[in-house]
Amino acid sequence: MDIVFQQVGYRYAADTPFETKALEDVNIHIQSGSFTALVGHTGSGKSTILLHMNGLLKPTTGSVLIGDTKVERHTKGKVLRELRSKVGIVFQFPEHQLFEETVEKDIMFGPMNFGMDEERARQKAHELVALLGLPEDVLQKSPFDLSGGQMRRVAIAGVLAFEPEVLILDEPTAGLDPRGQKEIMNLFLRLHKEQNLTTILVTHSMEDAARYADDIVVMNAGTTVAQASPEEVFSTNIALDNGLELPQAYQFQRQLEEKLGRSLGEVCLTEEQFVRAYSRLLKEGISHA
Ligand SMILES: Nc1ncnc2c1ncn2[C@@H]1O[C@H](COP(=O)(O)OP(=O)(O)OP(=O)(O)O)[C@@H](O)[C@H]1O
Repeated sequence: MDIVFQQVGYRYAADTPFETKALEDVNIHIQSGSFTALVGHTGSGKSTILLHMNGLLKPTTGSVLIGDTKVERHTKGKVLRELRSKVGIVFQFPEHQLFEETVEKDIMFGPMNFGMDEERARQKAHELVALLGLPEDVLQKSPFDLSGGQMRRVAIAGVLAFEPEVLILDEPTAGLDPRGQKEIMNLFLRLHKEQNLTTILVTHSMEDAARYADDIVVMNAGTTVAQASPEEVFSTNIALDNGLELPQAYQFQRQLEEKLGRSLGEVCLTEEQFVRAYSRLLKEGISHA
């Protein structure tokens, strides 16, 4: 599903003394099937944007188009509920939302709430624990008896269980160790491809934005300042002008190029890319010698 924000403005507690302007003139076009990272400083409006994507918030001005569904200030609740079954959000620390007696019941809760019959929901729970690399016997355990990493996988299974077309990830690796972070991100990339999802990742990690996204939306002070490929965001002034760090591999590339007085010929956003480009340069150097 394409997601299009057109001149979206949002004010929390609009028309009250506590009114806060969170978004202004936000324009985004997320292509169906893409993996998009949403980046920007704390308070730049990322969470507010994602809450508009599944109808938890409605724009104060402008409109949000999610597939065929248009959400505006006066859109009715029924339309928004339908949207929630198509757009799944994995919130930060999703394991805090586990509440059922068993993992199986927890995963089944969401899809049954959206009208899936019990048998199908049970089947989904079994399929998903396998897909997420959890042993089958977790299904009858209490979610609270699992490790932190396993709890997070169960919570993710609960979102995937209602078969959303769009998956929104709000800092999904927060609080995990580096190995757990990599495992979870690779899992999302696999799900994105295998399940043909449109994935939106809200992240403070420029490494993850560079490595996983096809497209990056940059927010600053409540507005969209750019939407471009990772190569463009990091190799032009977009990232630095908006106070975002460059991925380590690219920082290293720039220092090396300055020292050598020569270009590697491509923008290297990951270590693997850098190693490939540098090896090529070394070989060329040898053949020129
Ligand atoms: N519930 C709320 N009530 C009032 N103001 C809010 C509320 N939630 C967010 N804001 C304000 O809206 C603006 C945008 O906040 P938002 O949480 O969307 O930014 P963010 O980019 O997601 O930040 P972070 O990276 O810290 O999660 C900020 O000025 C914030 O203080």
